[in-house]
Amino acid sequence: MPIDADTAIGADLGETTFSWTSSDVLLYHLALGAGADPTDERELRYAYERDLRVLPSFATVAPNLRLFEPPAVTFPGISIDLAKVVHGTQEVVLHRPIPVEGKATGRSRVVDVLDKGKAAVIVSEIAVTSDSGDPLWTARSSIFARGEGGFGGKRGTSDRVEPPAREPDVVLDTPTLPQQALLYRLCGDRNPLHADPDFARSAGFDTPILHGLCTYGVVLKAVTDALLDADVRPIRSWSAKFAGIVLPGERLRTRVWREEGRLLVTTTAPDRDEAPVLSDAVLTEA
Ligand SMILES: CCCCCCC[C@@H](O)CC(=O)SCCNC(=O)CCNC(=O)[C@H](O)C(C)(C)COP(=O)(O)OP(=O)(O)OC[C@H]1O[C@@H](n2cnc3c(N)ncnc32)[C@H](O)[C@@H]1OP(=O)(O)O
Repeated sequence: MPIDADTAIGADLGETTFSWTSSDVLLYHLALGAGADPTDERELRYAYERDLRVLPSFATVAPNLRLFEPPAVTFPGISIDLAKVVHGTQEVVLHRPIPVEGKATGRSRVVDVLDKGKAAVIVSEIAVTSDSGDPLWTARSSIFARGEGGFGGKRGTSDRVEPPAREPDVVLDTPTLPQQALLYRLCGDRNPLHADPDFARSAGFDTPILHGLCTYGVVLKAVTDALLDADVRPIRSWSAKFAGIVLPGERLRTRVWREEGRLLVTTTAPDRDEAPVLSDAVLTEA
């Protein structure tokens, strides 16, 4: 079905109410590789309930924790085969720190639908408030639907965040586990692209690839640990573009440039000729 952008853009996707416990937060952090050194007090802030702190990227899984089916790419005016879709970009803006347990309501809408010729980019947003009515976070995502462009929509602008020309202030190498995607899917993203070799091949990949949002969390944690002394509390927002795939088990190399009030970040796969993984990534502090 061709995309009907007039119907899709601005469509109200309704409200969902969801809740989470400290167990969900612990599982999420473990699925990002937290706790690899259980003797490190700083790791225990992610992996043990005493002094538990919630990584802001938990916002991306909290509404979906109890989903057990693959996601459907259907919005008003849009219906796309899941095998054609990859995650394009992600932004989370926190309005206050995420509590270790809670109940919240998210209201979602389609923000924009862009026609890139060879692909469509669908941008959606969820605004989340606590059950006492306080704004908790706003998360904006885009998905890149290969072969779905050409529907006559606008192309949109490309606002790039280029890192400075100087050498990065910090370079971080972070491992991922071969079973990382199999763990991460338990946080509510059961897309078979990340687990099923046949589905991955049908989507044009040699093997299952890692969830973009897993990389998003792994890199946020690595940057938080190295530059914010493993303290999530100052983080106000984290945004990134998924510039290339990650294979579960491969190393990630993250370069960080400090700027006033923000960190600029890029991530590559050093064992695949520094293939880009994340670009345009920015962490801002409150
Ligand atoms: C409702 C629920 C739905 C389910 C959601 C899915 C949930 C998850 O399970 C799915 C996943 O996690 S998939 C894994 C994570 N994502 C990825 O691995 C994608 C990695 N990126 C790529 O492969 C390429 O960059 C690629 C393929 C994205 C683009 O590469 P190219 O085709 O070479 O594109 P390029 O020629 O560079 O650019 C064309 C135009 O598109 C814009 N663009 C590029 N990358 C983008 C991206 N990542 N996000 C958004 N837009 C992007 C470019 O800016 C360009 O537009 P313009 O010419 O106007 O500047």
